[in-house]
Amino acid sequence: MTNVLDRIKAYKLDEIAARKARCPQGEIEALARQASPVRDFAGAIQARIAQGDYALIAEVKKASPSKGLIREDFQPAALAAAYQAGGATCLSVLTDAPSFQGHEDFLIAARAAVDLPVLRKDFMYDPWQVAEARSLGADCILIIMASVSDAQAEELEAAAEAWNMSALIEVHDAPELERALALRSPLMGINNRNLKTFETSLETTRDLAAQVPEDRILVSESGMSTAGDLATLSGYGARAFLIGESLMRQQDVEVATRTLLSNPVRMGATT
Ligand SMILES: O=C(O)c1ccccc1NCC(=O)[C@H](O)[C@H](O)COP(=O)(O)O
Repeated sequence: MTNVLDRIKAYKLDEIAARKARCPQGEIEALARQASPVRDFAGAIQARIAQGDYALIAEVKKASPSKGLIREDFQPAALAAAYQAGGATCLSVLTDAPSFQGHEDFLIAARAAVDLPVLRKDFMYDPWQVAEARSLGADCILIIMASVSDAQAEELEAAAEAWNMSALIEVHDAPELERALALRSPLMGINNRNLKTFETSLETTRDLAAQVPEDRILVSESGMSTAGDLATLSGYGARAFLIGESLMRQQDVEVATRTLLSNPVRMGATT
């Protein structure tokens, strides 16, 4: 029986083939070379954590397969600016249209409104997509271990490195984490949501955190809504957080972002 991730992969592979036919590798690389300079995504997260603060990757997310439409009044540039003003370290922008009502233009508009590094949140299978992401201005790509082979993951990571981009490696269980640790990226995302069933539990981060080596940055993803959630996850070792829906549902996104980040558990703090 197919699951959501399989269905997304099937249409994404068709989408990639159609896009490559319209714009072959050489052309997309030429466009990527003309893009605005890369902003250091992993470096921004490392710097924020080094200050003793939480690093928030704030997601610009209109809709999702699990929740349908999340935000009706959806203006990517204004949302990006609100996230930056509220203290986000980086942005994540969904560009997948069929399942998330996303669009490449949302990434372009959001990135132009801020000076934060931006993750292209999409389903990646082909190095062509990495060049495409860079041509849009993206600074980071996502590699979902549940949806790619080891060889594909290595190829995507190498493509990101070749464009000086960061790669967020995403896992949901111990076997995926073990495979992910063969990659070089410092950004290790633990998705609290099972993308095949939508079941979401912060205990996923708790259960896997001990297996993430000290030299990787543990990014907890999905299902968080309060400063208490961040404190709990921080207790498990997470210092970076990828959050979309709960912030997208707030009327004042800037205030909600600031409130969420208001009580970091400061590493090394004595009081
Ligand atoms: O969000 C979904 O329903 C979803 C379904 C299938 C594949 C991916 C999906 N989401 C991608 C994400 O990982 C989240 O957008 C991201 O971690 C933020 O999660 P949240 O804060 O719960 O919106």
